[in-house]
Amino acid sequence: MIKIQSLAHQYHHAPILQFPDWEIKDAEQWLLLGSSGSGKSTLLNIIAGLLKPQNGEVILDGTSIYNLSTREMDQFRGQKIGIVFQKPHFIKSLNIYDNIAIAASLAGLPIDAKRISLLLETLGLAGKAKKYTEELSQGQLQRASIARALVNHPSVLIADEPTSSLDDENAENVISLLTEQAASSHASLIVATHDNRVRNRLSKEYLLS
Ligand SMILES: Nc1ncnc2c1ncn2[C@@H]1O[C@H](COP(=O)(O)OP(=O)(O)OP(=O)(O)O)[C@@H](O)[C@H]1O
Repeated sequence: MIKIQSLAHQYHHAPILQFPDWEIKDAEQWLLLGSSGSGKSTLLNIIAGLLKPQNGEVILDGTSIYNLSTREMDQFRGQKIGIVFQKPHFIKSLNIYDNIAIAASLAGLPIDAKRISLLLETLGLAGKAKKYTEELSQGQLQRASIARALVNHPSVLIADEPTSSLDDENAENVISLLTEQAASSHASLIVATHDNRVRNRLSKEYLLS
């Protein structure tokens, strides 16, 4: 379960961004909506432990995450939070399997080769484990980034505009995989989007104005 309480953030000389309190129960699936500049990415970064807010708390599975030390936070994030960005970022010198495996190592977890193979298979990438990122299409890379986000069995899966650079078929595929995989891992899912193809696919909405 995630709770955000009294959250507010201000970038240098910019207006204060305030975020209504929000409680996300285990396995719930939420859309994060709001016009451009309303603070969606800022909020996702705060929930993901990547941006310390000036005010308020993020409580994930009972832990107030900004009370953790930097080292504790890095491990906590790696173990509890899976992140899918608009454009996937991978280490070019590693193949797809190793890019996913390193997410486990960085979180201080053992590498589970069976889990990685199963994820790649489920995400339609069974033959791509030994390929390098430049050998994959955008849709395949986005699916690989979902595998990486899920490898450590996170409690929450966060996706920031995951379909905006994809064509209809790949967008449909990626949103289905996100919702199915979150459900089968019993993870909470938060998807920030402008994409109308995604809007009718998740039942709950949190709106920033
Ligand atoms: N690093 C930064 N420094 C200063 N201002 C920033 C920074 N990042 C975001 N902002 C400002 O904070 C506000 C919220 O930005 P944010 O990217 O969170 O909005 P968003 O809802 O995700 O927008 P979009 O839908 O266009 O991606 C905007 O006014 C933006 O210009």
